[in-house]
Amino acid sequence: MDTILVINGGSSSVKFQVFAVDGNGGLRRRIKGQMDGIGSRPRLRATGAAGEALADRVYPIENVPDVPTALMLASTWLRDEHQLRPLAVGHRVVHGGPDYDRPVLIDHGVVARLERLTALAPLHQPHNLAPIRILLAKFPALPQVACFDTAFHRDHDEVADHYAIPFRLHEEGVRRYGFHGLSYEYIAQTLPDVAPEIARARVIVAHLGSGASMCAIHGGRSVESTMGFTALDGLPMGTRTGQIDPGVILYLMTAKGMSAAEVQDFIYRDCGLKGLSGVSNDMRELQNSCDPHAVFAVDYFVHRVALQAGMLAAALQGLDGFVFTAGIGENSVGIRARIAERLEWLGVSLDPVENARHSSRISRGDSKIPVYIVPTNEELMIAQHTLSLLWNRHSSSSLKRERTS
Ligand SMILES: Nc1ncnc2c1ncn2[C@@H]1O[C@H](COP(=O)(O)OP(=O)(O)O)[C@@H](O)[C@H]1O
Ligand SMILES: CC(=O)OP(=O)(O)O
Ligand SMILES: [Mg+2]
Repeated sequence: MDTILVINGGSSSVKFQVFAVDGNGGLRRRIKGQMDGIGSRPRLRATGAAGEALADRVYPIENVPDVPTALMLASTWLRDEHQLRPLAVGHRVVHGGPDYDRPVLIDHGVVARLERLTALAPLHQPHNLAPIRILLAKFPALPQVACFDTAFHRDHDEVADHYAIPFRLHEEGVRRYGFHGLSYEYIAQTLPDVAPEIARARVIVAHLGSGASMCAIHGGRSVESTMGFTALDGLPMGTRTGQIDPGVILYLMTAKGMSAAEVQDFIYRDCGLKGLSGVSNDMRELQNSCDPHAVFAVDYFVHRVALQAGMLAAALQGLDGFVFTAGIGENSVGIRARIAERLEWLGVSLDPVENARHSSRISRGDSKIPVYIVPTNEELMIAQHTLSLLWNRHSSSSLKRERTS
């Protein structure tokens, strides 16, 4: 059986899926797993095609200190217990920079170019590239495909991609890229089935996970994103600031004497929900806490989502639908309800019963703006891209063979 392995290294988890490729090029999921709680309560969980449990193991915190270790444990499990020998491996790579506006077959040159972007995605790029490098060294003939979080946003209007800095800096790559593009692309592709009345219209998708952003989508294409040059901008996240006046960064360096490396660490790892609450980066813990700072962190998150939704509605010149996705968006009844309440002025009216049931459509029948929950599937998107790249490579090499014979 031909399979494709997909690896998605997030900031607090490593997700993986194994897809079987059928004779018609269809993809069927065989294994879905993740190692989450890295740095807090590491746990490997995996299920099979019918949702049956294949693994559920908790590890001591010191045995899984970081994402690369989590990845190594997961791949050993796949190889030893499931004899996995994939046809190709598809990877989520968070930053594609100015060069990559579509998935690419990986070679050493690609890895070198992507490594140069590490400073622009320090929480992700190293974890995305580590497994690529290991596999490239161990299995040089194994096709590997990099799929980028930035690619879906690459046909924004120019005005959406600029900062108010001289053009020469834009030319060298200092521009707004936007992230979570694989998630948004999957949702845009899924909307015609789950929400056909809004699929071609103006939709805000809120990807609220450990990393959080929102995207304005019109007719299936991204027109604006809350994230920019890096995945720091926009909404507050588990440990990242979200939008912040650059003057604060200058203050930290000049008045507090922090080095660039210290500031980087601080704004990526010690701020956001974690920094505000002093309790946790995990929304579940904050919602269960009575600590006033935890309560404030949740209020702040909701406030910023509502503000940025207003900005995206302006970018779209109106709104026809709103979609929640990712860890918080798919699972938190309370956060969805609070955000929806803040969007009532736009015409959102949530149905509390459907929201509590996590239904697909959670707005009232008479809501001017339909609201949906669409579980994201970045891994399926990556598997589709990986397969079509393999397929194109195969057909162009058979074409070449035909031409030369
Ligand atoms: N039931 C829930 N209520 C609130 N937050 C939740 C719930 N389930 C998961 N989350 C949150 O989702 C976040 C992780 O989302 P996810 O999309 O998996 O992140 P990532 O891919 O960036 O690691 C965590 O902050 C977690 O607290
Ligand atoms: C881009 C980004 O923030 O990714 P994640 O949500 O996986 O942290
Ligand atoms: Mg994620």
